[in-house]
Amino acid sequence: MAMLDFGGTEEKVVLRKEFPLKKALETLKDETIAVIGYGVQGPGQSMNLRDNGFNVIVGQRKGGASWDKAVKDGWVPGETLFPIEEAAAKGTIIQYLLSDAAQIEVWPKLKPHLTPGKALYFSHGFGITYNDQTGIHAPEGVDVILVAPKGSGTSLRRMFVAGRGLNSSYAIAQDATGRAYERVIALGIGVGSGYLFETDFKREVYSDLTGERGTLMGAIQGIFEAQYDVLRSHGHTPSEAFNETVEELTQSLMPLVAENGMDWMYANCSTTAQRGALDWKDKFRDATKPVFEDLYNSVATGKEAKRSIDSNSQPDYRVKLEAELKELQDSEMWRAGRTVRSLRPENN
Ligand SMILES: NC(=O)c1ccc[n+]([C@@H]2O[C@H](COP(=O)([O-])OP(=O)(O)OC[C@H]3O[C@@H](n4cnc5c(N)ncnc54)[C@H](O)[C@@H]3O)[C@@H](O)[C@H]2O)c1
Ligand SMILES: CC(C)(O)[C@@H](O)C(=O)O
Ligand SMILES: [Mg+2]
Ligand SMILES: [Mg+2]
Repeated sequence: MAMLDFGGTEEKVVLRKEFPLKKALETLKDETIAVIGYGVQGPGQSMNLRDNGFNVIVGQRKGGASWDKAVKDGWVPGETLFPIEEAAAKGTIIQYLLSDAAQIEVWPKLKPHLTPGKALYFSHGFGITYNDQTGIHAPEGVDVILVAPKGSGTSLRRMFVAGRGLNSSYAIAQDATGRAYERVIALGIGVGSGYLFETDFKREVYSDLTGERGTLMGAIQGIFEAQYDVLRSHGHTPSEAFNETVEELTQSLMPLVAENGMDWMYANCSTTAQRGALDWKDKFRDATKPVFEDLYNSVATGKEAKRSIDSNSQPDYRVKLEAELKELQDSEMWRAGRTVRSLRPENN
């Protein structure tokens, strides 16, 4: 564990070189890791663990698209791929990677398999933090741990394959065996994390729900829409509006931010752009900060959790979700985006 300076605040983090893969493998050599759920995180985490040499099995509802995907990814029915309860019975570490709503539904069937000495692992603080709504109360004899990759399971896998790593947070809610720390860090390394930073279940879910509703997904689409619509309403073409709103950001400027920070990206733009961006950033901050405060409050009071649980438990949830996503897909901005992407030289 290292204490590092993050912009003036000292934080406890775990680096790969402090807890190398060899140590992680040694720590978990007698464990069977049962990854329950093969949606987005399930494939990323289970395949990274498998490729890293851990003893992994997958538990997934039989007969659906996710089961078929698992078979395609090399999991063998009856050997390394089982129905959920069978995998949970075999696992000494149970990685609960069903969707947050499905975790509630399946919990009564999973709980009997959480016998003393096992570990219950989450990638989200949701189920435990909002247990007044989820009903997820872990039995006393099990470790309750969390590794939350800070990104999509798709990126977790892609970055692992490319020899990179996605940063993750880790937390321990219950240390029944005295081994919770070594177990959680070994798993964090095993799933392909970059560095690991400490959190607790509540802070993880509050920050995660805020981030995805905010700058990572919700706010970014909202700002894209606002700027695109203003440009279009003033007579700019879709090509111009899309390039000036999205394409330039993802293809030119964000890679510079990723590489060396916002200051460096600013330094590589014109003095005209620098002046304008420095003048306008405070206006955008002040306009959006009350919205972020509202959002955080909605997360902290459990309103967002309730909305997510309620909407996910509607029988027509999938149909409605697909209709909303289709609306996004069919919007002029993202239709224009498809044409723009097809014109990238590497796609020709
Ligand atoms: N999606 C991500 O990349 C991501 C990133 C970080 C953390 N997380 C967290 O990881 C966990 C898993 O999320 P996900 O996005 O991979 O889940 P998901 O929505 O992709 O679903 C995972 C699995 O749940 C199964 N499932 C759904 N309803 C079910 C039911 N009623 N009974 C049995 N199985 C059912 C599906 O078949 C699927 O295989 C969640 O806690 C989530 O918050 C996800
Ligand atoms: C990938 C995200 C947005 O970070 C994750 O939190 C999720 O819920 O899918
Ligand atoms: Mg999330
Ligand atoms: Mg997240």
